[in-house]
Amino acid sequence: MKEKLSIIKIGGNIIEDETSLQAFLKLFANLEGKKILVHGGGKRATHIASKLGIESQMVNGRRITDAETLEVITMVYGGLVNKNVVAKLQALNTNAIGLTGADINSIQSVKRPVKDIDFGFVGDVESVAHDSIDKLIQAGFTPVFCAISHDGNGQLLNTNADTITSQVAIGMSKLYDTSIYYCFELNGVLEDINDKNSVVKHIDNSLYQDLLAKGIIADGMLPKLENCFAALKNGVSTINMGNTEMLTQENDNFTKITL
Ligand SMILES: Nc1ncnc2c1ncn2[C@@H]1O[C@H](COP(=O)(O)OP(=O)(O)O)[C@@H](O)[C@H]1O
Ligand SMILES: CC(=O)N[C@@H](CCC(=O)OP(=O)(O)O)C(=O)O
Repeated sequence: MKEKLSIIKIGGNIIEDETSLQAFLKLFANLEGKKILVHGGGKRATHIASKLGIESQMVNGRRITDAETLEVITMVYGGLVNKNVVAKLQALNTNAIGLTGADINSIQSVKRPVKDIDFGFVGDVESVAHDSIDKLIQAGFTPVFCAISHDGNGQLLNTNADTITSQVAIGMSKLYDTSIYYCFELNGVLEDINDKNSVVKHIDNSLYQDLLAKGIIADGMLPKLENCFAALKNGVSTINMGNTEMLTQENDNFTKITL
């Protein structure tokens, strides 16, 4: 039997709220077993871009990334957010190492081909160096990934943090029994976005199609669920989605995704 590995993702709203972030990092630091953290930071990037007079444009939950925007996201995800998260984890006695996909060649991607929309410098993940990432884990380090990959030819590419999460989990599932926890500010996937208690506790592929058709799944939830099904079809064992309290095991009010 393979050893367990947890891949946990936190989104922009948690990162923006110092209290939520600190509470999450404490839970993460205390989590038993081998683990990887992936963080977003889309909200902070939008905020800092706007201060620089750069307008942000999202299509289907993904950022149109021109050359200027790529500079901003590199500074915000790879620098500001990643290094602060790593420093806070160090303060909690977790020996974290912050990474983009270029570091140790961990995540290679290709620039998304232009079809109806030109996303600019956005990468679709092609390969994850699971053996190299495992060397860090085996050495006792906790990898902390931001939402940046590279193309192997010197180009950094913006890559949705939910995609980084599912692709790293798929890669690591060659070595481990992997579970993904998508932590965000809501209690899970909601039947009614205005009712925080309307958590859909279990989503399988057929309910997913139904929720999509009804327009219940929108915005940032689109890439999240798309990534969940890709991960489950490619070796990931379990996926849960909800607020950070779901890591405590005392809370069962979250969404479980299965095929
Ligand atoms: N049915 C739904 N249930 C929950 N959230 C939804 C739903 N449909 C759309 N969303 C939106 O998806 C967002 C989560 O995606 P995203 O913004 O990418 O989160 P994060 O970056 O925090 O991980 C929620 O804040 C919510 O606005
Ligand atoms: C291509 C693309 O959309 N990249 C995302 C990466 C950050 C992210 O995913 O952050 P959250 O998890 O906080 O939303 C973006 O720039 O917004």
